[in-house]
Amino acid sequence: MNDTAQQDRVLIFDTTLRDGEQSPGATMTHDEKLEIAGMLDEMGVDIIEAGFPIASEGDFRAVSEIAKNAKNSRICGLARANFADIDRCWEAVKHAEKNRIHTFIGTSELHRAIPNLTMDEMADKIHETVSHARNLCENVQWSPMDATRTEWDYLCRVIEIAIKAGATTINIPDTVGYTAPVESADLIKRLIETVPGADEVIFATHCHNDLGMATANSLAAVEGGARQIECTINGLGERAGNTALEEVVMALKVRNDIMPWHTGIDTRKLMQISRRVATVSGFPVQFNKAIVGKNAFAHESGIHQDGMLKNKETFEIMRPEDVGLSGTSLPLGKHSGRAALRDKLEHLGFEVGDNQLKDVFVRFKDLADRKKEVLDDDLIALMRVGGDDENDALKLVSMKVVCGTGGQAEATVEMEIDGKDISATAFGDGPVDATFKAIRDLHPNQARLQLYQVHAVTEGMDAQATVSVRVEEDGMVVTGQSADTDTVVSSAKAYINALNRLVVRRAKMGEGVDAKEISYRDVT
Ligand SMILES: CC(=O)SCCNC(=O)CCNC(=O)[C@H](O)C(C)(C)COP(=O)(O)OP(=O)(O)OC[C@H]1O[C@@H](n2cnc3c(N)ncnc32)[C@H](O)[C@@H]1OP(=O)(O)O
Ligand SMILES: CC(C)C(=O)C(=O)O
Ligand SMILES: [Mg+2]
Repeated sequence: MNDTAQQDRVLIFDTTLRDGEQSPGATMTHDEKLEIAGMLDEMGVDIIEAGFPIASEGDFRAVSEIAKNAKNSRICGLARANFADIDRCWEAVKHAEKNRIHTFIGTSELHRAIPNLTMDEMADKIHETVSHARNLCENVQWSPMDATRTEWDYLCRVIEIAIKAGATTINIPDTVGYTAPVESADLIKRLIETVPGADEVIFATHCHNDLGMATANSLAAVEGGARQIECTINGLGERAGNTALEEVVMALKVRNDIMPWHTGIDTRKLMQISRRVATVSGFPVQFNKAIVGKNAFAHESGIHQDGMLKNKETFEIMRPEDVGLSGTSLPLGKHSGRAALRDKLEHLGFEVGDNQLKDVFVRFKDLADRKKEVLDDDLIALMRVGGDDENDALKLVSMKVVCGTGGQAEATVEMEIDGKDISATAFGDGPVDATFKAIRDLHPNQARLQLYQVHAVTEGMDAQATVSVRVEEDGMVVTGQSADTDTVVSSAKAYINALNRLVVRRAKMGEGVDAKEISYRDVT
């Protein structure tokens, strides 16, 4: 056997730069390929399929350069079953200390029809091309493309020819993602048992994900005796993609109890390379993608968050640190509960008692109903701004605003003032002006607006707006604040908040307290 004689070691053959790049639209630049190859090498990938050297001048240059830069990985190039492809491939990979020529031909009936070769003609071609490759390079991989749809007898025959011609790795591609786990394991097992010379080579598995079974099929192939998995970062590749490297590697690590094989991958580098490949290929990783998706280690629902805070193993089977994340994330949203809210507030530096938590939780749920995710800044705003006080003299009950390009804005505001519900409609230069006028109609006052400021707490269309309103009346200056996903509602609440503070100040002065001595705390 080449590369490794250890029966419990599975080689990782990464083809992100060849099969991965074949995804329509995933083309990477020369420098990006070099960078990804460097990361794969550093992560412990055993073999990097760096490209298809005859495909273009650019591919040839990239494979050659990657071969020159390689430190630990074996560098491989792809070649069709002809001398020109194989020669070109060798010219590129020969610079690497450890190199490989990977040559292939489609062996199923459907694929034999493409070059229009009979079974015998194809067998001869395989013999002469693998022999040619082996004369150039001591490490040769041969693939019967569409192996999983190739007639059993013919598959055994051509594999035997390739081994006799000098192939050191026999790769069994499930080119169109057709096989299923039981079949995948059985195919490799029977080939190893049947084909003469099979015990002298490494069998590899190369699965596509057309039916979403690539990872399962690859692991089953290992169960059957394969000792090389061909895969790509993020599962990039033709059509529905290839087997995802991060999935097979982590599956072997986490379930080593039932799959007793290991790889040489430093799993802590998985997240970093996944993000880089997503960026350079332009293929974003789906949020719920296993291992490297944004939500793979995130829990929003209250019951899960409570469980995670009590014991991480309740809802996580691997440590986020093992794939290169700093930790679990407990994003707050409409499904979250008090345990996670308290934990988050404590992390943000807010000590909250049970009563305060109860109050904040009500306002948090109200905000979460309107906002996809409640971010740290939203919570800070929620804590700083405070909620309605039961004792407030003025309360906003509801409001409706009509505004646009055709004339003045119209606001109808309903308020509870000293226990009574009253409403008023007013017009103004824009929705905020109309709203403030309606509030003034309901609660006549001489307060002069000194400052009106809007600040978006977070990014996005559903971001909260924090509004500050400073008013002055008879030398008393107070500031009201509010936060809401609706800027005009936030403005109304901030204005009413300021007016409530004035009411409190006036009342305190009536009790003989000097207005200047009333602290901020007294009026919140
Ligand atoms: C399952 C896989 O992933 S296979 C790899 C697929 N990857 C790629 O095709 C990407 C790189 N490919 C290319 O850049 C081009 O296809 C090239 C440069 C290789 C060839 O380009 P062209 O000469 O214009 O041929 P074209 O792509 O139109 O057709 C493919 C030719 O290769 C032949 N061919 C296909 N596979 C093989 C093979 N394994 N061995 C020998 N010949 C093959 C076809 O029969 C066809 O030959 P023909 O032109 O005599 O009919
Ligand atoms: C070239 C071969 C190995 C391939 O990518 C496939 O069959 O899917
Ligand atoms: Mg493929």
